[in-house]
Amino acid sequence: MQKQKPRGPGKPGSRAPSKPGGSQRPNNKQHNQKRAKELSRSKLAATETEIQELRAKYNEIDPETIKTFAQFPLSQKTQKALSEAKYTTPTEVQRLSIGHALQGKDVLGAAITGSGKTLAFLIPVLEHLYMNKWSRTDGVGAIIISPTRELAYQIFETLKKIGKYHDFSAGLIIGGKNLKFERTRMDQCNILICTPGRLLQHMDENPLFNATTMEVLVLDEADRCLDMGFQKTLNSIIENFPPDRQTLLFSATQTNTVEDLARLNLKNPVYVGYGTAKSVDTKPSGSTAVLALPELLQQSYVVLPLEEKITMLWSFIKNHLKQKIIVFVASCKQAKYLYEIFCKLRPGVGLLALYGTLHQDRRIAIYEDFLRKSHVVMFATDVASRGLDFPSVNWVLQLDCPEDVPQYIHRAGRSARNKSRGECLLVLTPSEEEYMIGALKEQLNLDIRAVHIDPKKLFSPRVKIEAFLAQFPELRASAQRAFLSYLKSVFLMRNKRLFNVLSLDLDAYAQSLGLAVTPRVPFIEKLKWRQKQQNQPEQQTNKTTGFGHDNDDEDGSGEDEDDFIKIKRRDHDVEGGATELEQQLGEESEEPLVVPKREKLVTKAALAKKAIKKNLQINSKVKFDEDGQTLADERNQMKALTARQQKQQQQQKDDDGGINLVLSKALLNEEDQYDKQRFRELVKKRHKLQREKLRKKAEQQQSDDDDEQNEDEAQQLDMDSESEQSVDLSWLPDPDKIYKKRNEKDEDEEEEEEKEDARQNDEEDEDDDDDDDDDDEPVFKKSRITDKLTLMDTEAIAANLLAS
Ligand SMILES: Nc1ncnc2c1ncn2[C@@H]1O[C@H](COP(=O)(O)OP(=O)(O)OP(=O)(O)O)[C@@H](O)[C@H]1O
Repeated sequence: MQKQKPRGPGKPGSRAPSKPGGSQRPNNKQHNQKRAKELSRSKLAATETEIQELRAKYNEIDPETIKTFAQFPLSQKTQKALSEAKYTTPTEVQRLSIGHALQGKDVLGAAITGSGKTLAFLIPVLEHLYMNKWSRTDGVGAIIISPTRELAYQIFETLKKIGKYHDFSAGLIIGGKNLKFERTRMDQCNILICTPGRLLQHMDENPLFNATTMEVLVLDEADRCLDMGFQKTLNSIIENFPPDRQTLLFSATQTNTVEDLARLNLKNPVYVGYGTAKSVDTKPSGSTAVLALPELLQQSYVVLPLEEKITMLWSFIKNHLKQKIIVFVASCKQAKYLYEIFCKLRPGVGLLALYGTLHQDRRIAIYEDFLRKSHVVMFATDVASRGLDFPSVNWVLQLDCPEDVPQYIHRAGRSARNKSRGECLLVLTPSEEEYMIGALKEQLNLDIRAVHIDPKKLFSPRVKIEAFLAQFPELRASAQRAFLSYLKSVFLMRNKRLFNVLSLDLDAYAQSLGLAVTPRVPFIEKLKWRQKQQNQPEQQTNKTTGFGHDNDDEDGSGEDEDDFIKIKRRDHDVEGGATELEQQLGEESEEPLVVPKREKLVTKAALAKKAIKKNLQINSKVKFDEDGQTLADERNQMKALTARQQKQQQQQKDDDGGINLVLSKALLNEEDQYDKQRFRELVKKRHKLQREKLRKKAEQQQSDDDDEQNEDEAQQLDMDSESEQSVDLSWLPDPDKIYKKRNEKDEDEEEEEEKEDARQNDEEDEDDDDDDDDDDEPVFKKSRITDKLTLMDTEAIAANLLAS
């Protein structure tokens, strides 16, 4: 940075003396603002000149002479991003279409899968907004519609890459995301990439969303967006768009039927990919684009009975462990089950599953996982069949037959993209072979190679699968769902010449999935019954179900096996269109489908329930006495009594509306009384215990004191004469007192006697305390007599007494 020279005060442009945190800031700010204004003015001027120059070149664009993107009159921002992303040479579809699109024409682009159609519409979108000086505040300028969420996400990622130097804001509006968040941001977006259902939801519910500013509309996979599944939704969306707009339609299997073009209000569209670019005047409406597949894609097919499919798939995966494979199946539940069971079987390669009923975040995570990995097998439904650009997919295995040739093309096109090599194997059942191979040969002019599998090279995982199913009930349930879901998908196929549900061996198919018992398939039972009733040749083409395939609607609505007749892609018809359509077609159908009443099975349990309901006495036993008189059965009587009581109680309850308040109150009172009484007793008991403790403590103290005293006495007693120790005469009455002849005794002796008396009295008192009911004569005394007096002593005493 350069240092500035100090200038004198007062001079224009002079600065105030530099004070830390002083008045320098406002001047700086003003200066910066001024600079920014100048810059933006000069930028605008440059942009303006660039725009003028570019616009002038638009009419000179000649697709035949263009070899690089740099030769296109594109803004510098776009050019820079393209070269950074290593896009230097345009592909054929880009070379042919970008010029027309830049000139503001409507374009119908058809080109083989993986030929770069995404850039063919994204570049014109960016350029249109740039040339019209679109800013953030101008609202939505372009809307790109994709039939699947993953494809919308992929387009968004590409847009981020090539539009990174532009100042436009872009939004990804797909189902399964936060609606509120989208709602608040949508009006600030200049480019919206969305799925039809979600876009219509915002149009209906979001007051902030305004599509009237929109100038460019793009339909990627246009034929899919315009087909029956999205018909109503798309019609409603188009109503909200301004009629004066540019429309770009791209697909590998393009539509250009008169109705579709009329619906979209196309003005002199340019056809790209139908040979040379032609205007609508030279291209008759109603014809279809040239259907083609990449040259580097090797295609083959194999014919197998339905029940052999899993064995074949297992063997195929085991033989291609170092490859990137997509396995297409007809329904979400099949994809789920295959993923679950193959995970258990552990083939030795990474496994993934992508289908519509998964949570959106999970779907995106799986999509990205598959993008990254080089050796992986992904089980997928047709959510992955259109537009997704997975690099270096070695194999596409179409395990279930596609609905038609366009679907075959889109599935196969996930491999051999952008001039890389790839292989596709189509698995057909014997009943599907003739029609499908015929259609492929006819429409694609394709000589598809038949492959014969050596049965010796097949490894059957059936025993293991059965073992897993026996061990894991949830896996068994998943297998059952997969079984029903496949049959339903076949049943709902529009092309009844290709798909015949009645020709399938259900038991064998169930066993191949590991199921020991074949699940019941109500709709096939009904179909068979109907056929039997009508006594007609096999006819399952009832018009109510003529909506074709796609068991796995793109936006992932679940399926219910018990639904007999259900319009697929119901979720695309936001305003209950499917139901209307259903009704309409229901009316058209020649004969309503009468469902037979099945004979109800009468089980023992049902009979018993019936008997109990009617209050019949079941299993009653009658006893007779010796005279033949009936005896009352006590057990039954007891039962009857209890039942009566219960009934009465129930009745009483019912009368009171479930609760007898008076009875409940009385019961509660009683409970309360009991609780109180119990509490009082507990308190008393505690007090008594406390008293006892105190008393014992006091006694203990007392006895300790007594012991001490006794010890003293004992010591004194030890000093007494031997005669006194041998015979204790203390119990005898004092002779002096009795005979009033008190002999002179030693003072020591008297004292001793007195002490002894006192001690004995104490002991008597103590004993009295212990047991009030004792005799007057203390027990202690008695024992002492018996212990210490011999027979001789007693005799002597008696003699003395008598003598006295
Ligand atoms: N000009 C280009 N130069 C190099 N690579 C390109 C060019 N244009 C596109 N690609 C690459 O080719 C691949 C396929 O492109 P894209 O997905 O747009 O094909 P697509 O025609 O839309 O396929 P699909 O029909 O399956 O939708 C992408 O990986 C893309 O990056």
